[in-house]
Amino acid sequence: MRSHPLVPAQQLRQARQRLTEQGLAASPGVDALLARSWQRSLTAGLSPIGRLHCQDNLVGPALQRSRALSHELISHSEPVMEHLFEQVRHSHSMVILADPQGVLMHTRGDLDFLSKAERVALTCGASWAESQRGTNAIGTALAEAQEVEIHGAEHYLERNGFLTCAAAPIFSAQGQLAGILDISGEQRSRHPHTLGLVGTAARMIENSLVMASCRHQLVLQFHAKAEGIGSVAQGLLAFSEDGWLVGANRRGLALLGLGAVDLQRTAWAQLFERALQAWLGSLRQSGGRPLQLRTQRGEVFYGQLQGRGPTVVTMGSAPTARAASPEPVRADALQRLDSGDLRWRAAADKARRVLGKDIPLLILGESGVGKELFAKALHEVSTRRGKPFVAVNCAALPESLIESELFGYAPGAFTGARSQGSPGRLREAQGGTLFLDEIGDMPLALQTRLLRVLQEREVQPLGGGAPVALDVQLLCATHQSLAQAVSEGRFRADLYYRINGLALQLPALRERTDLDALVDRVIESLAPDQGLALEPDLREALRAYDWPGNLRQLHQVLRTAVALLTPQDSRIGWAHLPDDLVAPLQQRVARPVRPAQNLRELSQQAIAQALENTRGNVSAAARQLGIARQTLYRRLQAGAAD
Ligand SMILES: Nc1ncnc2c1ncn2[C@@H]1O[C@H](COP(=O)(O)OP(=O)(O)OP(=O)(O)O)[C@@H](O)[C@H]1O
Repeated sequence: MRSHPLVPAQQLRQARQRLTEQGLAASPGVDALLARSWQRSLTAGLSPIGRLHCQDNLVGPALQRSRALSHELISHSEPVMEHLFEQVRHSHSMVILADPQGVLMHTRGDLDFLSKAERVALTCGASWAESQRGTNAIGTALAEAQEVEIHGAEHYLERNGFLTCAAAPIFSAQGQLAGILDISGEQRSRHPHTLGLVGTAARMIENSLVMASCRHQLVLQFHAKAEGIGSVAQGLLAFSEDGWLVGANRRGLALLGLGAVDLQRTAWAQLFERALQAWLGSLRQSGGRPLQLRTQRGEVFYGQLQGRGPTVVTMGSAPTARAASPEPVRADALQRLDSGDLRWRAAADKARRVLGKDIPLLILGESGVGKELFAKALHEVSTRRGKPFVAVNCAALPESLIESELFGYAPGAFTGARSQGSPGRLREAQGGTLFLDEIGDMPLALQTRLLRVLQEREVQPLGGGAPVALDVQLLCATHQSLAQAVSEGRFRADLYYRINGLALQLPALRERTDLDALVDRVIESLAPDQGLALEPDLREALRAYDWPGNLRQLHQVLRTAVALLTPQDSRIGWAHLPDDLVAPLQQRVARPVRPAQNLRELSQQAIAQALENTRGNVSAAARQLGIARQTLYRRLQAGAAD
């Protein structure tokens, strides 16, 4: 920025003399920027004095064409210029917007000054490029791509010596010069703060342009203080769906030590410690509040997302929908659980499609994969939210009580019963959702009763009383193979088909591809806004581990780790783990793996890993590898023949 101490009048007079008489640009007291600009003006063949020979002003269709090309710039600038004009009104000044060629596109000024300005062609359609009018704030700011103030006789052309002008460049999201904002006035109206005012206004326009042009991208607004977000001093970075930096304002680049050359070639992961997915997940949970972001260089900022809602963005896969409004969209309960695993997401999508269609859902998965949380989320996104969600753990109830617990009983139905009777859990769920967890553990006799209730859609309380019509969404869950239980005679086949309107398999944690995001998300939920990170080798160990207890185990491990942190710790490391987990974790990481020598070996290694992860379950391994089961068999046979 050039807001220089003005060249003392006498030195300036002498310098101008050397300029006009000897054609010399450099003189004592003339700073480098001014000398460069005078030199460019000389080289353009302009004479500082006498008649001006420059191109005609653009008028009519030619001006309209130029204005159309700068339509975005003009429309985002007009409101800011209006505001700026209010600040300088009655100071013999005008506010000017020029396009990247230096042609004036829009002006707003005091009437008394406008007529003088007309005389020197400070009017729409005139070019104020240096090549046309020599040193002037607009042309010189364009040539130097920085804020510039040109006062009085510093103007190259003598005829412009009555002016004082301050100009600032406006850059596009791609780092190109999009235009110049300028305040010009009579020399006597100079104010030392004018350049600062113009610079700030130019950045406001720039931010507005970046936001508009990147509206289909993820736009990160960030600042060292949460309160700085939304201010003119905020950094803006736009990322593509797959995490590449595709646009920015100058402030955003400067805060991260980047330049425009880094656009299109810098990934989120090179800039920030936490993975984009994980950070988006935390943001979703924060309800749009700014969250901490630690850069790879160790600085801490606060960030918030603008543009396409964080709920609909997924790394590496197409967005499921585009938000119609630029405001962040609040995630629903199911989206809040989604941390990027495609199998989990497929189950959630299927469930969403059948909700409200009176189809019972059977949620399958190992213990601790989050079946109950999934069921609760389904209830929350269904039209039955607001009505009861009643969960019954069929394995935890004493067999003698399941019946009364589920179906209720009439007053005095049995010894020890409450005198007023009980409606039973089924009826408590009336209008809402009934979640029967561990349904595979239900005794056979009760299965028969439950089947009757489901078929007849009414409950008959124990000990008599009128049957009551039942209106519930039925969700059942089990970690067992019900098909096997049926074949072994432990589970009624007819009940199995009745509760299995749609089976949804939730993946085990070791099969999930979003462990990093899950870990970050759990940490964020346990210690909100603390920006806690994980030691990289520990993260790797968590990835390699089997997690027999699934999400329940992971959650507990991280909960303990967070509790063990001292106030000085900002990273979770090995020291924060329970002792009995350290050995198995280290064992998994230490296992030597010889790097694959070629594609065939690489593929065999991936297959072996998938089979190990799934404990030899070929169907699950094929799913994990993203290939058909038959293909996996073929590869295994080919591998055996090698
Ligand atoms: N998406 C998740 N994010 C973080 N923690 C989770 C998530 N899902 C589950 N958990 C953790 O795992 C625990 C077990 O979840 P949940 O009870 O839903 O699993 P489940 O599959 O129903 O287990 P079980 O079969 O043993 O009943 C939760 O209490 C929570 O601590």
